[in-house]
Amino acid sequence: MSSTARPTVAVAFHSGYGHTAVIAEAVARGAAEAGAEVISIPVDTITDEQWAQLDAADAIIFGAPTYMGTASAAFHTFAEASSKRWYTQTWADKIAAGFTNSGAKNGDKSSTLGYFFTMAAQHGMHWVSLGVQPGWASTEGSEDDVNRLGYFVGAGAQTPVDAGPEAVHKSDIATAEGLGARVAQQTAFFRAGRAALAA
Ligand SMILES: Cc1cc2nc3c(=O)[nH]c(=O)nc-3n(C[C@H](O)[C@H](O)[C@H](O)COP(=O)(O)O)c2cc1C
Repeated sequence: MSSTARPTVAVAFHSGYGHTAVIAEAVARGAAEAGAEVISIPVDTITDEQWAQLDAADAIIFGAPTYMGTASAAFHTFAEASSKRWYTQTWADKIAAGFTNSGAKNGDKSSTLGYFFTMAAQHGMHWVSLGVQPGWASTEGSEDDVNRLGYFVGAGAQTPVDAGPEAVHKSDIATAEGLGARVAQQTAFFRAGRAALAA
């Protein structure tokens, strides 16, 4: 694990057409503003140096678009390559979280978030939920609410399939920033707890 005073949060993501990259940037921004040292790694071009950065991170936040009801194939390639870390449980006891973006309002994003959770559990990681009550869920709610799509497991975003990355919804960006901040905060708690128990 990192020996720096600030927790190190890595955002390991794939984005085929740039939409999920906007969410990844928001997650990274939220974590950085909450005090973490942040590393963003596009997993389809991951290098040996970046694998080492993941190994050294305190937390890894997984992100990918939902393609055909699961994470994109490029993310799955990364996940399969991470089996070398699974074998040695290199990532055990790190913090984990996840986010996804899709074309449909629902689009089976829960499958993708559930897949991230399962992958994290196989690595022996500790999952951090979104921690925000569902927005847009009452007569007074609106699509501008944080967590407008009502996910608990992680951050879910939706962008129309015929729109560019500039159309990523501001609520989804705010939700993603919140996930990054929560992971940074929870990771700091873990680090402080470990330090206190070791003292
Ligand atoms: C191969 C493929 C499969 C897709 N499957 C789904 C899907 O299962 N559910 C959904 O809502 N959107 C689906 N979409 C739409 C994407 O999730 C959506 O366009 C998303 O914004 C793409 O993110 P990206 O630009 O980061 O790749 C699919 C798109 C592609 C290209």
